[in-house]
Amino acid sequence: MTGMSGAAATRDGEAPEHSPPCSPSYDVTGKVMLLGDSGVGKTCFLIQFKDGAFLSGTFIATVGIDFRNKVVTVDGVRVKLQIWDTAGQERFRSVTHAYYRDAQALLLLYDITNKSSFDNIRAWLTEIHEYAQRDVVIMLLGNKADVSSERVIRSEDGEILAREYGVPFMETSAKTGMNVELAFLAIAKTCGAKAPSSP
Ligand SMILES: Nc1nc2c(ncn2[C@@H]2O[C@H](COP(=O)(O)OP(=O)(O)OP(=O)(O)O)[C@@H](O)[C@H]2O)c(=O)[nH]1
Repeated sequence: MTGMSGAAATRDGEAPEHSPPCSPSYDVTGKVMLLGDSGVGKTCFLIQFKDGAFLSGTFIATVGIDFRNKVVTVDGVRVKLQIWDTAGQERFRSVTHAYYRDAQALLLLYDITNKSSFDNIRAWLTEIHEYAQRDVVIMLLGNKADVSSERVIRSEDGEILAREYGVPFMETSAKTGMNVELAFLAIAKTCGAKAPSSP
C-alpha cells in the first residue's frame, strides 16, 4: 500500500542514504527490505512498526519503492533501521532489484490466507540469491495471522519451508501488531552485531 515516487524519495526529513547528522542519535545503521507478493501486507507491517497503527480500508499498491527510518536499541546498541518497502507487483521488479545489493536483512512475507503468495516464496528466494549479498539475513514471515477463519497455509508449512532454506520463521499480524516488533528487533540485533560501529 501507499504509493509514492519511483526511487530515492525522502521521508521523515531524512535522506535515504547515510547523511551524517551533527549529533548522531544512533550507533549503527541497518538496511532492511520488505519483500513478498503484492497485498501480503508489507506496507501495513512497516506502518505498524513505525507508527503503531493499522491502515485498513482500500488497498493501494506500492509504486516502486518507499522507505522509513526507525531507531531501536538492542543490547545497548542504537540501531537505525532504514526500512525499504518494495512494490510486490511484478512490473516493479527491475526497480527493486537495484536495492537488494545494499540490504543487510530481508523480511520476506507471505499471506497465510493466500496460497499463491506462499507458493511464490521459492521464487522470491531465488531472486534474493541472485541479487542480494551472499551473507544477507533473511526472515520468513507468515502475515495476516489474525484472519484465522480464512487461513489456507498452516503454521507448520511455514516452518517446514523456513527450515528447508535455513531461515528463521514466525507468523505475524500487521493488524494486531503480533510479532511485528519482535521481527524487527531480531533483524536489528543482527545488524547491530554486523555493521561497522560508525553511523
Ligand atoms: N487482516 C489483516 N489485513 C492485513 C494485514 N496486513 C495487511 N492487511 C491488508 O492487506 C491489504 C494489503 O496490504 P498492504 O500492506 O498494502 O500490502 P503490500 O504487501 O504492501 O502490497 P504492495 O504494495 O502491492 O506490494 C490491505 O487491505 C491491508 O489492510 C494483517 O496483518 N491482517
